[in-house]
Amino acid sequence: MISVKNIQVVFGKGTPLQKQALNGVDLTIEQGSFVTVIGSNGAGKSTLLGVLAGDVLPSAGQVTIGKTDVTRKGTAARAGLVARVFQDPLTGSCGALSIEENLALAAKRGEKRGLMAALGPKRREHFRERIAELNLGLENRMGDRMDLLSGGQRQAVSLVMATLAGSEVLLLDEHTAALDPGMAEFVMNLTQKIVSERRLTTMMVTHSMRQALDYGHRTVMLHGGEIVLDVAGDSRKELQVEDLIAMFRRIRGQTLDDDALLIG
Ligand SMILES: Nc1ncnc2c1ncn2[C@@H]1O[C@H](COP(=O)(O)OP(=O)(O)OP(=O)(O)O)[C@@H](O)[C@H]1O
Repeated sequence: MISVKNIQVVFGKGTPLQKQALNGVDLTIEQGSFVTVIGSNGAGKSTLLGVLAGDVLPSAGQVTIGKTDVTRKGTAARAGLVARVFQDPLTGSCGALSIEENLALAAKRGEKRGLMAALGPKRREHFRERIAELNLGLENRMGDRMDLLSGGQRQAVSLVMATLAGSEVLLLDEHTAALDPGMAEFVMNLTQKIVSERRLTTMMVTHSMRQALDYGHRTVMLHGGEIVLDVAGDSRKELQVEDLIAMFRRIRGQTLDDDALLIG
């Protein structure tokens, strides 16, 4: 379970560039629920993920993960609770380390013990089996450096990494945005499978209205640091991409000049 209460985030306080990125955001996501987050540029989506991951500390409000109040805890202290996959396939894993070493590091997230303890023969076999489930043939390349993989392969391995330390919360920051359509679909189907099998409480930021409605249980729209739409259940099922685009238009008071991007 994730809960944020009355979150305020102000960047550059007291400077001419002061920016209220989040303004009183309240959101509770039940255990195992998958929420998609949309909103125009600068709406506060990444800031909200940052507040949950611990790299943005709010100036007011409360953040709870499971039963733990993590409001004042930084990223390191939350590492065992929260896993994150980023838009850039090069972020979140180490290119100079092998697939296997990256998996070993991910499995140790939130612990202080060394890497060697994570790479015994049993663990190696476990990692190989998990990677074989992807059906990408990467189980035969466990010693290859991560930076030799394609963006899509790397995102797929990053999703496996996200499950290894047993965190119950998964944060996805436009994790398919840099992939070609076929690979994006593959990674989204994998995401769906992992999230439902492991009952992960998931928040996915996306610029794709299609993805926002096709995946997960609930959709939230941010604008100007506030939640302006929160739909689930039957009212979400009835929503079409065109309805979301019309809402965007109304909220922004202007015509979107690139609807194709938002539909894709
Ligand atoms: N570290 C920072 N310092 C100053 N301002 C920031 C910082 N991070 C974000 N902002 C500002 O806060 C606002 C919200 O930014 P945020 O990145 O959360 O938006 P977003 O919805 O993720 O946008 P995008 O879709 O463009 O990624 C923006 O106006 C942004 O310029």
